Order: sequence, then structure tokens, then C-alpha cells
Amino acid sequence: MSERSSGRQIPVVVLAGFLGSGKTTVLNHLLHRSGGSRIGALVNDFGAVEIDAMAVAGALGDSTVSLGNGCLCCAVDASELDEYLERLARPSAGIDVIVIEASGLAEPQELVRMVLASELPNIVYGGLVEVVDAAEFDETRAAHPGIDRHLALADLVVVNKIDRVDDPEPVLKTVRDLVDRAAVVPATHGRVDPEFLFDCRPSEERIGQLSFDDLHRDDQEHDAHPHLHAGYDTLSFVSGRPLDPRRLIAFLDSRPPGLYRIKGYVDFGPYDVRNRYAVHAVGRFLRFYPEPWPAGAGRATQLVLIGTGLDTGALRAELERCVSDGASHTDDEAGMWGVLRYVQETEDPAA
Ligand SMILES: Nc1nc2c(ncn2[C@@H]2O[C@H](COP(=O)(O)OP(=O)(O)OP(=O)(O)O)[C@@H](O)[C@H]2O)c(=O)[nH]1
Repeated sequence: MSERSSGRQIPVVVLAGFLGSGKTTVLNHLLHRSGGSRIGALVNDFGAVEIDAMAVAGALGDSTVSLGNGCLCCAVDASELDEYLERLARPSAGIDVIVIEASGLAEPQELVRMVLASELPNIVYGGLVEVVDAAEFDETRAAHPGIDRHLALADLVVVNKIDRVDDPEPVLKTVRDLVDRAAVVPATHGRVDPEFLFDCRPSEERIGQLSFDDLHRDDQEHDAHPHLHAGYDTLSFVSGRPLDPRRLIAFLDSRPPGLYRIKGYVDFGPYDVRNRYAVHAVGRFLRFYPEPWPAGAGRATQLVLIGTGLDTGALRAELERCVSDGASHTDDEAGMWGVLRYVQETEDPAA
């Protein structure tokens, strides 16, 4: 049995973007480049013929749930969405990440709200990805000013169809000006690094999510495919001494916009001797997941940071400053409050 069935949460990524921007192309790319990770897709086609579902079905088999009855954000409420998500999130499906492909006309914030309102304990919101058509961007914006609002909500913007513009810089600059801390990634034919969206597993091994060994192995795989990773910086940070929760939160709250992904485990030492804290950040989205230290596991903080244009030396120095100075914190009850703000309480059925 995988760790997932014993309480691991499955991230749900919302994939949105205007009609024809390349959402299905991105999803298909992710399906083929996700290594050993299994993606469940919730495909929301706007129209009678489920073109998108057919486009992805071959790759997905039984892990696609397709909704052909109109726009997901209008057609279902949160409890109905939960029914679909539950089908994909059941442990027997063995799914690591769920991607909801919104129809080109969907209001992404409605979908995000519904995912956040989910009462399923084993899923967690994993971020909003907006796909933009680089060639049509100016015209689409002029006709649909709401696009600006969607981009402001995004955690990652894929500026797709770069091959169709002579100079991608103007559109990339416009998009960067419109986003709020989101990473902006240029792409052709939807070729975006899946690692930006979720934690990929190596193909030959499918045990627990967020394994640090897996992440390292991914780094090696990355070297074999430099074309997907051009311009991305990665920093691995390990500390055998606990981190100070206040300092870490100050670091995270002021993280630079290009620092798009953070994942790993944090040891807060005396602040919580029983649990380690899995950390998961996608763009502005940040969550901590406390979980008991596995028996026999060495206590250490292990983090991987991924982004674009990062000053990795400066980030490492900042992380070093988060290491606790060893003073006793037993009477400092408020120390963990900042961290606990980012812990989702899923255990409470009334929540
Ligand atoms: N030239 C070029 N064409 C692309 C690229 N990405 C996707 N396309 C094409 O653009 C068209 C639309 O792509 P889709 O992935 O279906 O777009 P979508 O956003 O899912 O479309 P809707 O579901 O209608 O909203 C398809 O014909 C793709 O082959 C790209 O980077 N360059």
C-alpha cells in the first residue's frame, strides 16, 4: 500500500486559459512527461462533443472524469465537484495529482473556490495554472478584459505558442506586469516542466509523495532533458539543526516572485518534537502538513527550491539564517502560530 492511502493528500491543480490557448496540449504534455506520477484529469468541455476528453482519453484510461454538460464552474457546486474528485482520489486509483482542465470560458476563481471548499480529506488545492496564447494575447485581452483578472489570480502562467510570435518579450513583459507573484513560463506546444505543477515520481518507483530521494533523482533526470529546464534554478538545502519557525515564515512571506516551487520537510525541533512538517509551495500558494516523524528517520530539514532568475547563493544564506540558534523554546507557545496559519485543518469534519 502506498503512503497516500494512509493520509497523504493529492494536490488538485486547476488548468485554465482562454479558448484555444493550449490547455489540452499542456495536459497531454504533462500526461506524457510525468514520469512515474499518475495524473487524474477532470476534463470540462464546453459543448456537446467532448473533444478534449477524447484528446486526452487515450493517455488516461480510467483516470479521466469527463463532464460534457457545460461549464464546470456553472454546472456543478462544490459537493458535486467533490463527487467527481472522490472518484479520482480513491486510494485504489493510485493517483498522485489531479488536474482540472477548465473550459475556455470558465471562471477560474469559481473552480478554485470549489476546490478549496472541498470536504474530501485526501485532496488539497495545488494552484491555478493559466495558459495564454502568445500570438492572440493582445486581441483576446481587448475583447475579454476579464483575462487580466484571471492572470492576477494565477500561480503559474504558461505563455504558450511562443513559436507563433517573432519576439516573445513584449507579451512576456505584459503578462509579468499583470500577474501577482506568479511565475511566467514561456512554452511551445505546451511543453512546460511538470515539476512546476507537482512532484514527479521516477518511473520505476511509486512510493509516497514528496520523497526527497525522488526529488534528487528528478534533478538527475532534469540533466538528461535540459531543453525543458533552460533558465530554471534549483537549490537543495539540508540542515541537521532545527529551523526557527518565525524566521522561516519571514523568509517564506518575503520569497521572491521567481521562486515558484518549494517542497520538502522541515524540522522545527523543540517547537514540535513529534512531527515533521512537509512544505509545499506553488507560486503564492503555501501549505504545511504536519506528520509524525517516521520511526527511525533521521531528524533533518530537507528543502528543494525551484524558480527562475533566483540568486541561489543569497537564498541559501537566508535559509541558513532560519536555522535555530539552539535556545530553549519550551515557553514560547506563539512561535508556531505563523506556521499553523498555513496548516489546513482537514481532520475536523465540521471544518
Ligand atoms: N503553433 C502552435 N500551435 C499550438 C501550440 N500549442 C497548441 N497549439 C494548437 O492550438 C490549438 C488549440 O490547442 P488546445 O490545446 O486544444 O487548446 P485549448 O485551450 O485546450 O482549447 P479549448 O478547449 O477550445 O479552450 C490546437 O490546434 C493545438 O495543436 C503551440 O505552442 N504552437
